[in-house]
Amino acid sequence: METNVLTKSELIFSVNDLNLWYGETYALKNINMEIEKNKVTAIIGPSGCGKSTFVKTLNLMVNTTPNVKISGEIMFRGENLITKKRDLVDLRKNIGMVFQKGNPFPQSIFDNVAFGPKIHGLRNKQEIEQLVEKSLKDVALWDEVKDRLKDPALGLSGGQQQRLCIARALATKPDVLLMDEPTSALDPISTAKIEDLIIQLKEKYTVVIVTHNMQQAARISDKTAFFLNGEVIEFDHTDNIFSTPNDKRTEDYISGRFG
Ligand SMILES: Nc1ncnc2c1ncn2[C@@H]1O[C@H](COP(=O)(O)OP(=O)(O)OP(=O)(O)O)[C@@H](O)[C@H]1O
Repeated sequence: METNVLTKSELIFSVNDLNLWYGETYALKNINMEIEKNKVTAIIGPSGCGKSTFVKTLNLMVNTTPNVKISGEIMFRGENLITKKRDLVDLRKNIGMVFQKGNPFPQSIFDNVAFGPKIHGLRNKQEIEQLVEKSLKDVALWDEVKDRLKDPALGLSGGQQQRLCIARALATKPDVLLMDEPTSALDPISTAKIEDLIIQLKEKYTVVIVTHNMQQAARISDKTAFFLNGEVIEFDHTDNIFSTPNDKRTEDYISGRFG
């Protein structure tokens, strides 16, 4: 278990007694987790255990689902996201999200990345161009697309589309990037590129990633949370989870005995 006591400045989220119900379905049960800044936190666990629900709760995306009830605390920048009425557009600027399948808008490569900054009021053409270039460089896509920025984003390969979506999320300069199985639809080479990228991104951002791929969690994350039936069974340094898990259920899962 965690031996160092973390100071508040090293935490980006402090999740306390978080519960979530979809109607009668009790999907998140008394979750307590402290998510550190500039680290990669992996969420693992079998299908239906609440991984996606958890990350979608961190940016309140889950609130759009009918009949959702949430209790507890998600402390972010000194406020409880659950009770504090916040502008959701502004919240999503700080907490970006990338999904399983890259979902670019049916617009040009340039316009996909420029979309967020424009929504948030950036008007200066030169600044927008610089931000688009920087975001595409951050995801190592610039060299591949710099001569065809006006081409449709949907003409890119799956791996390129996923990196474009990450660039789109980064263009609003978020603190946190939530990723829900970002490589599960990609080939091994594109997956390796995204994994390298995630490791680099943590210099500037905090990453929370849901993955079914345990080798991926082991390769790229600093901390890993094992979810089962809506509960966090174990949350620890990734090395400990994969070498000396405390709980038999974690051990069974990582050794492929279920899930
Ligand atoms: N919109 C919804 N309405 C009702 N129940 C839901 C909804 N979304 C998820 N659930 C239920 O909540 C539980 C957790 O689902 P969730 O999608 O978070 O799991 P998961 O671990 O991400 O699964 P997977 O690995 O298959 O994506 C499941 O029992 C699921 O059926």
